[in-house]
Amino acid sequence: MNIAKVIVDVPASSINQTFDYSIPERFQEILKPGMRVIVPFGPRKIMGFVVDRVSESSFERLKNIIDVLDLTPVLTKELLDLGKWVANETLSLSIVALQAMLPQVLKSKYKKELVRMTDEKLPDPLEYLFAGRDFIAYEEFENANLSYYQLQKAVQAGDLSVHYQVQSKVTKKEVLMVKPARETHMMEEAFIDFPKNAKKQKQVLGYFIENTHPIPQKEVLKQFQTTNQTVKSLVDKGLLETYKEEVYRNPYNDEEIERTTALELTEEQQQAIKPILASIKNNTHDVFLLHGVTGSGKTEIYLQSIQDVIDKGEEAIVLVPEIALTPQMVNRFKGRFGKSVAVMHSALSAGEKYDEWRRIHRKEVQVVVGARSAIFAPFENLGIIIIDEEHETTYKQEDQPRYHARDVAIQRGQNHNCPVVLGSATPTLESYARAMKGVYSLATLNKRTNDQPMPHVDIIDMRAELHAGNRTMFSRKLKESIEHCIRNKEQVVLLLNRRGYSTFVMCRDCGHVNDCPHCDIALTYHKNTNRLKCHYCSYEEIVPSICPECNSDLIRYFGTGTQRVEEAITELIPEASLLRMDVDTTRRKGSHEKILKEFGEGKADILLGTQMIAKGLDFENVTLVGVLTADSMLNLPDFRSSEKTFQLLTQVSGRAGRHELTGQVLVQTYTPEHYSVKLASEYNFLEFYKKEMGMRKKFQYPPYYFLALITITHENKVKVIQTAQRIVHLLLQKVNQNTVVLGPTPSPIPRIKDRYRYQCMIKYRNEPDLRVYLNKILDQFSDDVRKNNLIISVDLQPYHLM
Ligand SMILES: Nc1ncnc2c1ncn2[C@@H]1O[C@H](COP(=O)(O)OP(=O)(O)OP(=O)(O)O)[C@@H](O)[C@H]1O
Ligand SMILES: [Zn+2]
Ligand SMILES: [Zn+2]
Repeated sequence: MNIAKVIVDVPASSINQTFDYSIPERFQEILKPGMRVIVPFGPRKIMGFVVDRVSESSFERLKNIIDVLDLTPVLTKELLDLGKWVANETLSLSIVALQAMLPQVLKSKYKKELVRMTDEKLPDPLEYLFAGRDFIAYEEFENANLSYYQLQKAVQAGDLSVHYQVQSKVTKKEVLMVKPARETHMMEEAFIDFPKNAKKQKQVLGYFIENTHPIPQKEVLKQFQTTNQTVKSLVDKGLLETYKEEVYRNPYNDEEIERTTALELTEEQQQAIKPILASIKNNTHDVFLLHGVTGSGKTEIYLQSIQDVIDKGEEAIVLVPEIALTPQMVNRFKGRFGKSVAVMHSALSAGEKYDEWRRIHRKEVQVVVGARSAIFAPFENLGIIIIDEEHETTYKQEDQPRYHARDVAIQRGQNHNCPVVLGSATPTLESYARAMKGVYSLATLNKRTNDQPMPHVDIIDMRAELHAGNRTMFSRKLKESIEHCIRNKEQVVLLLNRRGYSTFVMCRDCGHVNDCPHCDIALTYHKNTNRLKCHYCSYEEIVPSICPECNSDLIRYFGTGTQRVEEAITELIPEASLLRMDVDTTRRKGSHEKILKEFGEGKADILLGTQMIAKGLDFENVTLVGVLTADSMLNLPDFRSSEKTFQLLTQVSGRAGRHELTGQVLVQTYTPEHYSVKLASEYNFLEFYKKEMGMRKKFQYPPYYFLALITITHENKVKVIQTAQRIVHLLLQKVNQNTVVLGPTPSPIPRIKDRYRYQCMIKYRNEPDLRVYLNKILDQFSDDVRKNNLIISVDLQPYHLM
C-alpha cells in the first residue's frame, strides 16, 4: 500500500479526479487517508488530500509525495465520502468541497511550530532537536530528516503539540502549571528541614502539602506575592514540578453561565419529543419537522433530545442561523451541557474557530452549536442533527460549494443512522410539503409554554394615514403605542423590513441617481461619513454637492434607512432612548452582543433594527413590536418574497409578550390586503401554505418544480451573451420536453465589478441526468474559463436570484 490517491488543489473542472503518488519511506508508517499532503503537480508544489492508500496504480512512473501536513487525519472517512457527495450534488470541485469542511487555519498557509508539552524526556532525536527549547519551527523538524513516525507518536501521547501561528487578540494558548513533584510525606520532611530565611519558598511548599492539585504558576505568584525565582528554586530542589497546559481561547465565559436542568415537558412537547427519542434509541434515520409557534418550547425539545444522545455516548450538531447565534442562544446550550459544547460562528477569530474545531476533533466535546458550516463537524458517532429556524436562507451557501446545510444534514443523518430535526415556527414550503407527503414526520406545537395567547396583531393601512395628512413614517397608532409603552417602562422592538443601505441620493430637479461606475446599482448613502458606497464592490465617493447631470444643488437623500428612522423617532418622541441594530452598527466583532445586552439591561426603550432583530430574541420587558413597512420585500424579483414576508412578520411578532406581560404587534403596510401580511397577522400558517402552494404550482416554482440557475459573467458583454445563448442551445438539445429553459436574460443586477452578467433558468420536474449534462456543458467551456476569465456558475438550488 505504498501509493496514495490524492485530490489536488487545482481549480479547474477537468481535474476533478484523484492522482496517484508514491509514498516515500519516511511517510510510510504515518500516512493515512484524510491527511493533507504536498505533492508535485507539473512545475508546482500543491496541496492535496489523501483519500485512499492502494498498492497498485495504472500509471507507470509515479512522483513522490513531498511532504505530509498533518500527523492525524483532519477528515474522517465519512467526511471524505461526504465531500465527494457534496461536490457531485453542487457541481463543484472535490477539493473545494473538502476544504469547505475545515477551519480557515487549515486552508491557508500559516506557519507551524512544534511545542513541547512535557518536562519528561523525549526520544533522543527529538530531545536533541529541541535542544532545551520549548518550541521550534516545524521546518526544523522537516529539515532534520527525523522519523515522522516518532513525531506522530509523541504528538499522540501529548508530549508534543503542533500549533499554527495564528494572529489572535485573544489570550495565550498555554499556561505554566505547578504541581508537587514528590509524595506528601516527602514534602513534609523537606518542609521541616527548610532553612528559616527562605520564607516564601516555605510558604509555597506549605501550600502544595495542603493542596496536591496543579495550579497555574501565575496564581502561585499572586497568592504569595513572590517571583518566578521562588518556584524555580523549589523545582531545582526537586520538590515542585512545572509543565505547560494548553488552554483554549474561550470566547464565552463558561463559569458565569447558570446551569439549568430539564424542564417538565408540556403535553404537546411530550407528544412531539416521543418519536424523536425513539429514533435516537433505535438508531434509525428519520427527518422530523418540528413546527411550533414562537415560544412553544422547541429549544427545550432539542435540549432533552441531545441529553439522550449524550447519555448514549453519542454526539450532536445543532445549527442555528448565524445572526441567531447570540449569547442568549449559546447560553441555553452551555447552561445545559457546560463544557461539552463547542461553538462555531463567524464572529470568532480564525484561532478561536480552530480551537473549537480541535475540541471536536479530539473528542473533547459532544455538542457543537454553530452556523452553516458546523454541519461538517468531524464527529464520528453522531446521534442527532438539529436545524433550528430551518426556513432561514443562510443555510444555503452562496459560493462554491453551493450546498444547503439541510441536505448535508440529511445525508449525514443517513450515514450515522440518526434523526434529523428541522424546527421552525414558519417552515419552508419545501419542508412542509415533504411533511404533508409523509417524507418527513411532522410534529406540531400549537401553544406557547406559558399558555399565553399569541400577541394580537393590528394591520395599519398607511395609505389611510397619508389621506389623513400624516406624512411621517409612523402611523398615529404606532406613535401613541410607543409613548404608552415608554410611560409604562416597557420596551419596544421596531423592525424596518429593509436594510440600512437602501438609502440613496437623488437630484430633486432631474431625478439623477448616482450609480456605481463599476456595477449597475445605485450607490448607497452613509450619513456618518457623508459618502456614497457601493454594496457590491468597494467603490466609494464623496456625496456631490452639485448634480453631475444638471448642476442643480438640490441633492437629497431618499429611502427609509434605519438611520432615518432613528432621526424621525428622535424628532417625534424626543424622550425615547433608542438602540439601532443594522449592518452599520454591528460590523465590529461583539457589537451585536453588546447592543442586545444593553437592551436586555433596559438601557434603551426602543430596539430598532433590520431583519437581524427578528430572530430568537427573548426579552421579558418587550410588549410592543412595530413593523414599519411590512411590504417592502414584496416587490423584489424573487418568487419567495411572499414566503419571506410571512416568515419575517411571524418571527418578529413572536418577540412580543413572551413572558408575563401581554404583547401587541402593529404592522404598517401599503398593501394590507396581501395574503402574506393578512395571514401572518392571524398566525395562520396552514392557510398561507395552501395559498402559496397554489401560486407556486401556477407559476411553476418550487416545491412543484426544481430550479437551476446558470449565471455567466465576463467583462465583454458580447461574449457573455454569446456564451449564454450557446448554453441555452446546448441545454435545449438535452432536456425533457416539459422542462422549461428561460433566458438568456440580463441578471437583475446586470453588471458587478465591471463584469456583465446574464443568466438562464431551468425549471424542471424530472431530469435525473441534469448534473451530467451540465458538467458536459461546463467542460466545453473549460478552456474559456481557464484562459479568458469567463465565469459560469451553476446553482442547483438558487435562493438569491440576483
Ligand atoms: N416544559 C416547559 N415548562 C416551562 N417552561 C418551558 C417549557 N419548555 C420551554 N419553556 C420556556 O418557554 C420559553 C419559550 O421556549 P423556547 O424558547 O424553547 O421556545 P421556542 O419554540 O424555541 O421559541 P422561538 O421559536 O420563539 O425561539 C422559554 O423561556 C423556555 O424556558
Ligand atoms: Zn440633476
Ligand atoms: Zn460597485
